[in-house]
Amino acid sequence: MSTPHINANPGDFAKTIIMSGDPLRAKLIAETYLEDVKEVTNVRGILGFTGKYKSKDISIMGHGMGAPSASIYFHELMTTYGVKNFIRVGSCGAISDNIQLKDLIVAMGASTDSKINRIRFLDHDLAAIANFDMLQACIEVLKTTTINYKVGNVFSSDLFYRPNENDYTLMAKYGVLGVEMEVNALYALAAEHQCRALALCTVTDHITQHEHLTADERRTDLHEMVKVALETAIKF
Ligand SMILES: O=P(O)(O)O[C@H]1O[C@H](CO)[C@@H](O)[C@H]1O
Ligand SMILES: O=c1cc[nH]c(=O)[nH]1
Repeated sequence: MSTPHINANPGDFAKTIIMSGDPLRAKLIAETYLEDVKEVTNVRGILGFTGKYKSKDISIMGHGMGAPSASIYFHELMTTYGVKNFIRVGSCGAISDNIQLKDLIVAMGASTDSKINRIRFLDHDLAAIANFDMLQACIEVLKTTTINYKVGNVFSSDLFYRPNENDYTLMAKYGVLGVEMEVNALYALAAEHQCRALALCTVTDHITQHEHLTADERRTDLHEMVKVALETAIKF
């Protein structure tokens, strides 16, 4: 059994998965932190791995950029492979002055300019929210670290390059902490399929202060977030 986008065998995935847009970030995480690691899928270069972290089975996989791509992987993992617990480790852009490059944002909920959750939810506005138990477990982990983190709303955008920069002023006024592209989809699919989901995002761009990490740093400078995700993951 495989799906159009995942060529893993039944049982290849753990119940708990850590995912990022970049499949090479997934590979780096798997090779750095997992023992007995095995590549379980590679369709279209979207790599997935399963191994052990502190004796617990954990999978790591890419999901591509944007909600349409990511939704394909979330859906197939939830419906065909029985994955139940999802933690996204992403990058994001900050839009307010009290958040700095490399800070960590824990996405309690996701606002969006995307219509995908309205397609899913009778054209109504779904409150796309994190699983409370996972959020709470993650905060307990974070309290044992020195990481600068903030918990709140992210904005999942269909556009990486937004034509009107004034939009960010309004988002900041409403308390949006960071802008990324997939959490709205992850939280809605988790609700639909009775899964747990949580997203962490490291600030790789300060959009309004015009500061950016390089492409390489977006893969290699996210270890603090990854360690928090792994320590949270093994509690489920
Ligand atoms: O770093 P990842 O996980 O890919 O997440 C963010 O980075 C990508 C854009 O550069 C989008 O996928 C966005 O959500
Ligand atoms: O979606 C994203 C991801 C990283 N940085 C951004 O500015 N936007």
